[in-house]
Amino acid sequence: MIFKPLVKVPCAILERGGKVLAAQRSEGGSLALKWEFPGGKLEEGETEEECLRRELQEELSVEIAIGDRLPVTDRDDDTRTIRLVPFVCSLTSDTIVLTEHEQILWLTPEELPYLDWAEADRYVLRDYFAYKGIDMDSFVP
Ligand SMILES: Nc1nc2c([nH]c(=O)n2[C@H]2C[C@H](O)[C@@H](COP(=O)(O)OP(=O)(O)OP(=O)(O)O)O2)c(=O)[nH]1
Repeated sequence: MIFKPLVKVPCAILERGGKVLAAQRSEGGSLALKWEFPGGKLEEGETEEECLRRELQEELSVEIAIGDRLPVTDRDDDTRTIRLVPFVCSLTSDTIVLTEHEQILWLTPEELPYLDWAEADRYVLRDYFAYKGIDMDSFVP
């Protein structure tokens, strides 16, 4: 078996007024124009929560309250295993300023599956629906 480095990526499922924030990755980089939850790679010496606060400040210029940690999802590419670590979060600051993403949308849970998500996020969505007690199969075609 080939050993691949494990890269932890804390990400935020930001809730506000019954909606959830989805963010579209920019055109240039990896997973271009795919939708994701804001967050990013854990740096040396950081806790998952510290990483999440730093990334949300860098990417959206917001402060957050961090709630429940959902199950992790692993995705292998050629060189590494990406481990998504989702946290249910809320905003504690008002204004969002995008610095990296193409766009963001606030969507109801039912609308979320219709975006073109990064592959691993399909599993994150499923776990989030289970957490909310929403039956995904009742509305996803
Ligand atoms: N933040 C975030 N990253 C995700 C999600 N789903 C998913 O596959 N990823 C991947 C994309 C990136 O490869 C990695 C997060 O790294 P990053 O946010 O620092 O993005 P990046 O473009 O600098 O990363 P890279 O692929 O160029 O190394 O995890 C998600 O929902 N949120």
